[in-house]
Amino acid sequence: MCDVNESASTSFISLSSSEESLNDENCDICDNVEFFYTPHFSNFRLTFQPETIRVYLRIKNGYDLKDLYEIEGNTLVSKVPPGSNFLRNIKEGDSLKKIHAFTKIFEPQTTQRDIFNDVVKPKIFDFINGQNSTLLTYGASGSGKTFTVIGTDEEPGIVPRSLEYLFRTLPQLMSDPAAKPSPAGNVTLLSDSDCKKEKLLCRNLLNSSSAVGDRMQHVRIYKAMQQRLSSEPVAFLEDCNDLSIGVWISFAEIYNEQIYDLLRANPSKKEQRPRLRLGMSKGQVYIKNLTCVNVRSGEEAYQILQYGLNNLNYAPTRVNEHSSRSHSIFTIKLVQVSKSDGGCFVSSFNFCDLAGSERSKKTLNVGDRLRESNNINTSLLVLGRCISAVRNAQKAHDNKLVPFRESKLTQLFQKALSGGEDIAMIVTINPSREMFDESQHVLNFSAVASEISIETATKQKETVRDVLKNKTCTEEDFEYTSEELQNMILLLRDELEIQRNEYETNLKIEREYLRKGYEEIYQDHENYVQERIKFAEERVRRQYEDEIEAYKDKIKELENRSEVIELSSDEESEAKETRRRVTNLRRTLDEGFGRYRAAEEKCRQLEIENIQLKERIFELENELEAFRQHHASVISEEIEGSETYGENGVAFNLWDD
Ligand SMILES: Nc1ncnc2c1ncn2[C@@H]1O[C@H](COP(=O)(O)OP(=O)(O)OP(=O)(O)O)[C@@H](O)[C@H]1O
Repeated sequence: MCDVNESASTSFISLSSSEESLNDENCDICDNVEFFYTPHFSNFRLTFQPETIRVYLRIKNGYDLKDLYEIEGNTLVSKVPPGSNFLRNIKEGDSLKKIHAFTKIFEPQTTQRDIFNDVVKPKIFDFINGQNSTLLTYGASGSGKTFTVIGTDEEPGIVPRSLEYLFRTLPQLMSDPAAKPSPAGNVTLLSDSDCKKEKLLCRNLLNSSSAVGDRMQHVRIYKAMQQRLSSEPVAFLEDCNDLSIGVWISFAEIYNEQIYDLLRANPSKKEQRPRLRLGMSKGQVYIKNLTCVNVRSGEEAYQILQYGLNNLNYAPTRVNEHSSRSHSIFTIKLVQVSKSDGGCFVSSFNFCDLAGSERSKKTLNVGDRLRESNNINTSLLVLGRCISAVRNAQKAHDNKLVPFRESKLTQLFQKALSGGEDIAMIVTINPSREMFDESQHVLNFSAVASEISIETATKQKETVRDVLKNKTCTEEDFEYTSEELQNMILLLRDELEIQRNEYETNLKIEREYLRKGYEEIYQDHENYVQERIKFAEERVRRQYEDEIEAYKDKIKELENRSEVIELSSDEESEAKETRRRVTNLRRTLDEGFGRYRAAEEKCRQLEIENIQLKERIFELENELEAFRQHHASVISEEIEGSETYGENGVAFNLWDD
């Protein structure tokens, strides 16, 4: 059944005989020798393999597991610790253990090589056989998603390993590709001048990659990896002289719900990065106008990957100093054209490194980071809702609406997420106590995902003649069915709606940010003023403290002195006597003063009485005068009336003496 390449086998066996290197990850030699036979490309199968989404768990290295987790085969048992939010949902009598099953659990010590061999390698054969595959990494921020997908220089992740594996497996590639895949999933045959353009595009990117980083360093790193992987067994493809195979790569990111091309040079600071839109063709959603570069070696592909990574949005947060702020999608496309019968097909392999879910309380994000964080969490929430809706719909055998359109990510992977295409997930957790609650969310998500059934079918080949017919058509010129057009309208509407929502959300976030900013400024100012007051109080206090102290000393001194005085009895009796005399004098003075006051009062009263009496006298004098005058006039009238009023007849006056 197995057709084995003799020379490869010999060289491998001789290498694997080195005992020393058997357990050495750097040497990447396995004692379990496997050789794979890939069926001839022309024997395309059309088989349906119903199964559920494969969900792998990778536990981050460097933490002690045993207090919180136990691994029993492919099952993870989590022991809910005191203080966990999950305790709230656990009723009395319920177990404090949570159990999650996986396709496979990769323990902390698992190497990058193990992950690649177990998860990716089998998919690469299906990929070569024409199957589309998507691999998602899902987990909280800092749990090891990017480490798994990209890895480090010393420990390359699944993408660099896949590139190397693919180029080692594929036969000698033609220097000029025969056809180019379009983002919509079709192919366009390439003329000589088209080929030149494609080569130029690749060369430009390679040259630009030297401008943004040390190109030679990337080459060195890749060559070192190549060296380490050179003893790894690869599949042998038989009898493929008839085929023209081309490898194409693209790299996109979804940042703040906008799609960007990572293989396009970033514009100057003033200009905005062009945003890409989603399109739909034959029920498949794709990114319009996404750059697709033809690469002829793993080394070239790796340099272009690095170019894209350089354009990716990273930022430090409290939980990860190099945190991906976007979902990134690295795609390898394989275009196979049969020279004899014109048969051709395209298969694609998406490696999607999702941005990490994060709680702003933990990350302490503000401003841009908070906005990114909200967008990341929203799209992951939509992903979770879609997955759960698909699972429920599959269980109930109904066609309930799944909210794929609520985020770019779910729109793009709609087909795979609804079970129409091969998809697998690597969920990553950080097993520390601090991240327990986040890890439980991730594990619950993976439990739902693992229940989704997928039906994969390898494609039937198209014929080059069909392609040739469409040779002059551009992607935009396709004749769309009315259903496709309606879907496109829906997509555009959704995009508009999403943008509107995003705008409103951003506005809200900005407002909230500004409000918080002002509050902070106000609080800062308030604190500043309070501090100034305290400072001033302190200064005054200090200033008077000396004076107060001086007074205290004075008082003490006086007290001491009074004590001294008390000690002298003569002086004391003299003082007493003086005090007594003073008291008496004061009393006498007070009495005298009282008497003086009383006398003064009496005087004042007498003065008043005197004035009143004077007035009375004056009145009486007036009355007397009046009476006198009246009386005088009466007498004179009487004298005048009788000559003789006296006996002797002599007139007299009463008032005369
Ligand atoms: N299994 C592991 N072994 C050793 N180091 C690891 C492992 N997983 C992650 N790391 C290290 O932990 C740090 C954070 O990992 P990584 O950047 O992959 O997290 P992430 O999940 O992609 O986070 P984010 O969502 O914020 O981008 C990195 O320095 C990485 O090298």
